[in-house]
Amino acid sequence: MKITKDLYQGSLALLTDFYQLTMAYAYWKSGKTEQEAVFNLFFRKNPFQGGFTIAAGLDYVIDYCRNFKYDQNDLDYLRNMKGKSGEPMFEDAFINYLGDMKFSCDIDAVEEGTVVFPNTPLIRVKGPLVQCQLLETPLLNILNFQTLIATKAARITLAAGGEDVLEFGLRRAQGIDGALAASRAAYIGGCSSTSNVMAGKLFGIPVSGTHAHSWIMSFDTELEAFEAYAEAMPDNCVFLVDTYDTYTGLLNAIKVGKKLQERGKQMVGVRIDSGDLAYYSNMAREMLDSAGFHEAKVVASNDLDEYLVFSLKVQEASINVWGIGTKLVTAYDQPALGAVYKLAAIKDQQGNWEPKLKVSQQTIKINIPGFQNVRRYYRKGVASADMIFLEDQQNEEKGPLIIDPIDPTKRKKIDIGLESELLLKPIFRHGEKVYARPEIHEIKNRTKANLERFDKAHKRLVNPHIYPVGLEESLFNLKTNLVLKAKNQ
Ligand SMILES: Nc1ncnc2c1ncn2[C@@H]1O[C@H](COP(=O)(O)OP(=O)(O)OP(=O)(O)O)[C@@H](O)[C@H]1O
Ligand SMILES: O=P(O)(O)OC[C@H]1O[C@H](OP(=O)(O)OP(=O)(O)O)[C@H](O)[C@@H]1O
Ligand SMILES: O=C(O)c1cccnc1
Repeated sequence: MKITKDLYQGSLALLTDFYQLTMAYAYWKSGKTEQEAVFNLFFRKNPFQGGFTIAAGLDYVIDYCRNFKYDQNDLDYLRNMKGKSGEPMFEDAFINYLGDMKFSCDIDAVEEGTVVFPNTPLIRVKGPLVQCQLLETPLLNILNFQTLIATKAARITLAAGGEDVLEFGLRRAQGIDGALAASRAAYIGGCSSTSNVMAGKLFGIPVSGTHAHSWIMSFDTELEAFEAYAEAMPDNCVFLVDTYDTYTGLLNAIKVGKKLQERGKQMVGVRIDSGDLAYYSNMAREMLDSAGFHEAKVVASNDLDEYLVFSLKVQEASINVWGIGTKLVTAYDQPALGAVYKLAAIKDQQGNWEPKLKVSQQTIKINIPGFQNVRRYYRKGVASADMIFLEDQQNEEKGPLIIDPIDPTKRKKIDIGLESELLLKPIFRHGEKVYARPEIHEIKNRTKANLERFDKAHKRLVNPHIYPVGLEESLFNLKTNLVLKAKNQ
């Protein structure tokens, strides 16, 4: 098996659930492929029982859509698929139709690094029904994971209070692509660097690292190991001090640090990877300070997550840099975001948009119909509410009322004249990219700047205050009427 040499340069058109193709075929047989439709991608609950989510993955989606083309191999594979009767699954004319298909959708999306909330569209896809449908699985695959990891990274970096968080997850990540996507999303969410060198190369993320216990163990003594490392890497000395005994390790690090100073070099710091991280980091700080190494950092690692970082802060641990792997890149306590992609409207024969609704026994699962956008309102620079509205019914002047999509008794009147912005930005028009893809550093800065515009009550780790998101009144009425109509059918 070959691994795609350059990410997304080969065709990934078949990276989809088979049912998308069976539906595509049936749409084609029913003459519905070109009927215009709108789908929204959204999630229903912030991950990690948190109060916010960080959107990530759009850049992959852009790549995916630009390369959305069935190549000859894909078509041959589909041509050879057989049904139960042994007959070809798909008619040749349909395979040719797929071969000729050219991506032509309009896509609007929330930019990466934006703080987002349940029920608001992260991506809106408008175009021929068949294309919108075929994009469902890859879009969910990409956005669910990267959004989840960016959110986890944001929670961890918030807990770290602006101190550096190094992402160390490659060895524990969900395979090769999972690791790469996780490193990218972790950087967007707030990590300062990755240990994953390939992610560094592919995405332009800073790469950093210390050394492992094996390095120390390969020498007769720890001191020799530190000395040899300092010889080889005089500008990158973070000594791992806990291989045998952390106190002795610190004494050895200080000895070698002094030798480095004699050569005009500075020891960057020490890393502690076991034991009581509060106790040993405080011991390290005291010893380093007494020896005059006030600038030396104390790096901690070992199964950390946002809750342990928070706890270590409360314990007044002297940790300045956090190395975090497994629990970050696997989103350990919630392994999937659960975003969905739903048909919101379809154009009828007369060219009128018909809003679409999926009724469910569970109110939370009823989608929001119609051609929507989202407006975020700010009061004195602080985000105060998001309004989901029908794009052709902008209700600015009146000072709209927003109504909670799940509990209609929760309502909020938006004051006239508040600062606001539209969250869905144009990405593709008629299949052509109209969006300038930002650099990854710009995206990371957006996350930070966005988070700063939210009250800290929404950002706390446990039982956060719920940020208000609601339907503009006419959208609420549309939804309610459609639900009532569907229930009477
Ligand atoms: N002061 C502390 N408060 C809360 N949790 C801590 C503190 N110090 C360490 N921890 C966490 O407790 C767990 C300790 O795990 P464990 O007992 O397996 O570590 P151990 O001492 O590391 O050694 P090893 O990794 O070598 O097995 C880790 O998740 C670590 O991050
Ligand atoms: O704990 P994580 O958040 O995943 O961070 C990465 C871990 O990976 C390395 O050790 P590894 O786990 O390979 O071995 P060790 O725990 O036995 O040192 C490193 O020393 C960290 O402990
Ligand atoms: O550079 C490090 O210290 C590192 C890298 C990966 C995993 N654990 C530690």
